[in-house]
Amino acid sequence: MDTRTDSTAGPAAPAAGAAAGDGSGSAAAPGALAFRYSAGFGNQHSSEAVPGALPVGRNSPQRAPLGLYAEQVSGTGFTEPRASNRRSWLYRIRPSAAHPPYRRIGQGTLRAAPFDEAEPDPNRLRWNPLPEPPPGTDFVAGLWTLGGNGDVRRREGMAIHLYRANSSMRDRVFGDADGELLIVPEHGTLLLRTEFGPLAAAPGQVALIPRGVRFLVELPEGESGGYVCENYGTPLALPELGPIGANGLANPRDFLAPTAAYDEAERPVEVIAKFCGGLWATNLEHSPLDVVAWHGNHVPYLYDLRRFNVIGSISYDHPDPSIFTVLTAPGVDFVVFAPRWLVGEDTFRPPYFHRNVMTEYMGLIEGAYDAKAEGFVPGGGSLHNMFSAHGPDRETYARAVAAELAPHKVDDGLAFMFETRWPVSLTAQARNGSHLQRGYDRVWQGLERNFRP
Ligand SMILES: O=C(O)Cc1cc(O)ccc1O
Ligand SMILES: [Fe+2]
Repeated sequence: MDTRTDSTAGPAAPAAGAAAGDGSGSAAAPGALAFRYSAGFGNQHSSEAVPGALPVGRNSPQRAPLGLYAEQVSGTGFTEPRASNRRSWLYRIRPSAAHPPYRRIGQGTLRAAPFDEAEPDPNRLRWNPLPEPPPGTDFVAGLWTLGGNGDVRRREGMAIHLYRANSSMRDRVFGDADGELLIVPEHGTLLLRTEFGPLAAAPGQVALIPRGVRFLVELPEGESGGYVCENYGTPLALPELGPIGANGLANPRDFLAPTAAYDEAERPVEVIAKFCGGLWATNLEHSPLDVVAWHGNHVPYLYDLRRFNVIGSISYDHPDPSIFTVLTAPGVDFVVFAPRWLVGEDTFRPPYFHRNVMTEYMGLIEGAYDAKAEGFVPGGGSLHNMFSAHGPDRETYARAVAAELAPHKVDDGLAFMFETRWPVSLTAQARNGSHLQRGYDRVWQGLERNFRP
């Protein structure tokens, strides 16, 4: 496993009083707003913000170093096989157990599975971007659920959320017991301050917060929006590579975990827990982001989609989109349509017409998507449910069958797909929202009979 550290420029400096870095690897450029990261997907990372804070040779010494409390966070069952077992040990100023009771709070536009507000619908659907939220909306308040499948209580299935937010979380910290959160920014960089340290996720990058890990979201660039896949089941992992070989697609070394940084300020902080679909809150007189050192593999991470090694056909035909899988879990795949060359001979090069057992939610981070000439816009999304017939729109079809098949680079956009094994049911707000495009079916009208026997 790769244990190097890596750093990339971020938009904002670490908070005052927070120490960053574990003393190894490359440092942030002076003046640049950067964080130090620890590279490698699934690694047993370790990090200490204060030298000596991480115990050596045991997880739970009689007295943890520097007067810290040792606490394990398990993301999988204790006896899960080694290859898929996820847990981390945290060395913190106060144990998480020291908190008053949680009380139920409102959850705005956030919903959870089972989704039964609207009858499952076989129609192809497409949405414009979410409208701007009222001033003072933070990331948690700005989560808006489109739909999903499965059941949070069985840790099965997934939810598709969008978010729009215009206010940083300062004294509110969030943790999701129901699943991991794959966050896909579309506009505005998110500064995620997690129990494991800070991550800066800009559009074009994705961030993953593991189940149960606490974090807050600052918006250094102001109003921000994007997409979230909440995976209720087995955590996302890198796909097997089979005949591709030992390298390719998303490379493990490009996944960056944070390094320890702690907030020791004493002030009132609201801790919000998402538990079996509901939001609950408790109040502390300090921040729960008080972890001084940690080690383990149940960690947040960042990945730059532009580092995806796109593999495709160099002879003929359009491969299935599974070739673009970044991360996969039983029932949920995350797929990116990154810039790539199309060189297929005697090939209809855009995505083909198709009907799948899988359900596809697609979003656009920037630019355009090669199967749709118009109407599929950044911040918007489309849902092609189980066996709904879809593919290139009329205009894309007409262009593709007439195109001269010279090598062509598709590099005018960055789209992604949350693909799921189970049909997606919508929330009422998604089914009835004013940003639902009426008449999406029309993009396939005018695909006339050309049959000339
Ligand atoms: O645009 C889509 O519908 C996604 C998609 C892309 C592709 O290249 C092949 C199949 C597919 O479902
Ligand atoms: Fe599709």
